[in-house]
Formats: sequence, structure tokens, C-alpha cells
Amino acid sequence: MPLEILQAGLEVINTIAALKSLLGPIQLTQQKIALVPTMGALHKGHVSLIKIAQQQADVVVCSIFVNPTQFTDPKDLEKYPRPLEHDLKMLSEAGCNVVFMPSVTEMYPKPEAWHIDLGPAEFLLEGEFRKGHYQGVTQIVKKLFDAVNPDVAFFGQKDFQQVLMIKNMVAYFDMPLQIVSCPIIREADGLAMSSRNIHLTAADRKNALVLSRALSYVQENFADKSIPELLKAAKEMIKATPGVALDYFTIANGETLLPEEDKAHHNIVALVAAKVGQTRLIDNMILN
Ligand SMILES: Nc1ncnc2c1ncn2[C@@H]1O[C@H](COP(=O)(O)OP(=O)(O)OP(=O)(O)O)[C@@H](O)[C@H]1O
Ligand SMILES: CC(C)(CO)[C@@H](O)C(=O)[O-]
Ligand code: BAL
Repeated sequence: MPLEILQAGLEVINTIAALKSLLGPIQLTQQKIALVPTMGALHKGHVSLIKIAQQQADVVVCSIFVNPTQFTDPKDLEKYPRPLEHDLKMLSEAGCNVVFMPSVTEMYPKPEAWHIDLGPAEFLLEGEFRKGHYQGVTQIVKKLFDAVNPDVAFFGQKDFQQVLMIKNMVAYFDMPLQIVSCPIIREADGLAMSSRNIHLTAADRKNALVLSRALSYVQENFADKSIPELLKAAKEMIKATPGVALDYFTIANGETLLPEEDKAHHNIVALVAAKVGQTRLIDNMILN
């Protein structure tokens, strides 16, 4: 019966109790439930996660929650876009079954401590520039997993380190669910789609292209040039672009995120983060 209700359109749910009473009977019928966690301001990257989820599950739940504990810059949290009507329209059009949009007090009814061991990669790259970020991310994702109890959850490769950290959190709690990493959706000119792109001025938007171009350069020349040569060229491209302040550009092992020195190794990824104007962007490309 609940699945018939879900097929009729997008079900909007605001509390954990309502979510559990909607999904509980579905779970009893052995149907597969997928979760796509987001912070809203949805774009085609998010829709691609929903579409992939639909292929692998019977019911797709998307969560929209701007999680305060993962923001290390209060201004970033304050200005995070929240276009609610647009998001609901996108989810309806994508055929998403349930949207879970809790309040901050629903997810954090009282102050709570959270600290788990996510392994040494927690402190590298994004973890170095946004200290404590992955504790906040894993804290909310654990709450979302507990609320939805999904069989499978979908995340974007754009947040490469986030996928690793979530897999480590799932292993830490020995949770019985699958984590799927989905390809990065890009604008026609190569810029990785991101909710924060909305903050880019016209000049920033043009300058931001250097990030995907530098990554593509590394990907295209990976077979012919040494890692130091590739890093030098990519960093020079970025540093030569006005309005772009590089945080890091690295060629790293996709598991440890430590700098990679040997191209013969497998699972090598190039990752970049930079501030473009006032907006901090990240991107990456898998190299082998
Ligand atoms: N361009 C993209 N392609 C595929 N997945 C994406 C893309 N952008 C975001 N995602 C994924 O969507 C999920 C929700 O991300 P989120 O709501 O933070 O959006 P976002 O665009 O990454 O926003 P921002 O980078 O500004 O925080 C994450 O798993 C994220 O990796
Ligand atoms: C996974 C997530 C929804 C947790 O708040 C967020 O970090 C995001 O949107 O990538
Ligand atoms: N998209 C990852 C969430 C964040 O930047 O806070």
C-alpha cells in the first residue's frame, strides 16, 4: 500500500517519526530503498544520482538538509543557497519518491558529542582546509542512515574524499548498506556542477574553468609526462589565472590520498581545490 502512495508523486516528509512510519511497511515487503543525501540547491549532478538510484532500488529517498556541523566557515553556511520550490520541482520531475527535509532541531534535538576514527585521510586535503568537516559530514550521514535505513546510498565522485570518509564511517559502525560513488556531471564547458557555482560572478565563472582544464591536462598527458611535470604544469595554469587562489592540486592515491609518486600504481586521482573569487570549489579526475 505505501508504495502505491509513493508512486502517486513526491512525498514530502519533515520528521524522522513520519519517515519511519512511511518507510517501515515498505521495508517489510523486502523492497530496496535508496538514499541520496543532499544539501539542496539541486542541479543536474543531483538528478543524475537520483536516476542512478532509480535503476538500483524500488524506492528513492532524497534528503535535503544544510548540515551546520560540517560548515567550518559561518559565512559559507549563512549564504548556502536554499531554493526550496525549485528543489521540489526538480525532485518531482526526476520521479523521486520521497524527500526528507528535517529542521535543524529535528536532527540535533540536543547538543551532542561526535568523534569517530575516520583514518589518517580525514586530515588531508579538504580535512586540512576545513578542519573537522568530515566529523560533521559523517555525524549527519549516520543520522540520515539511521532515519532512512537504506539498502544503498548514492554520493557524487565530485566529493571524492567525502565518499572515502563515508565508507570508513560505515565500516566503523559495521552498517549493512552499500555506498555507491557516481560520476561527476559537468557543464558543457567542463566546469563541475556544484550548488556553490551560483555564487560565481561572470568573471569567476570564466576563471573557474581553469580547474577542470588543469585536471583534463593531467589526465590527457598522464601516459607521457612524469608526475612532477604534470603537477608543475597544472599548478602553473591555475596560478596564472586571475582571481583563482589555489588551496591544493595533488596527484594522489585514491585510497590513502597521499601524494602518488609511481605511475605504475593503480587507483591514482588528481584532486584540486581553489577559491575562485569568493567561492571555494573542488574537482577531481581519476587517472588510471
Ligand atoms: N556535479 C556533480 N556530479 C555528480 N554528483 C554531484 C555533483 N555535485 C554534487 N554532487 C553530489 O551530490 C550530493 C549532494 O551534494 P551537495 O548537495 O553538497 O551539492 P554540491 O553541488 O556538491 O554543493 P556544494 O559543492 O556547493 O556543497 C553529494 O554526494 C555530491 O557529491
Ligand atoms: C553528504 C551531505 C549531504 C552531508 O550533509 C553533504 O556533505 C553533501 O551534500 O555532499
Ligand atoms: N558537497 C560537500 C558538502 C560541503 O561542501 O559542505
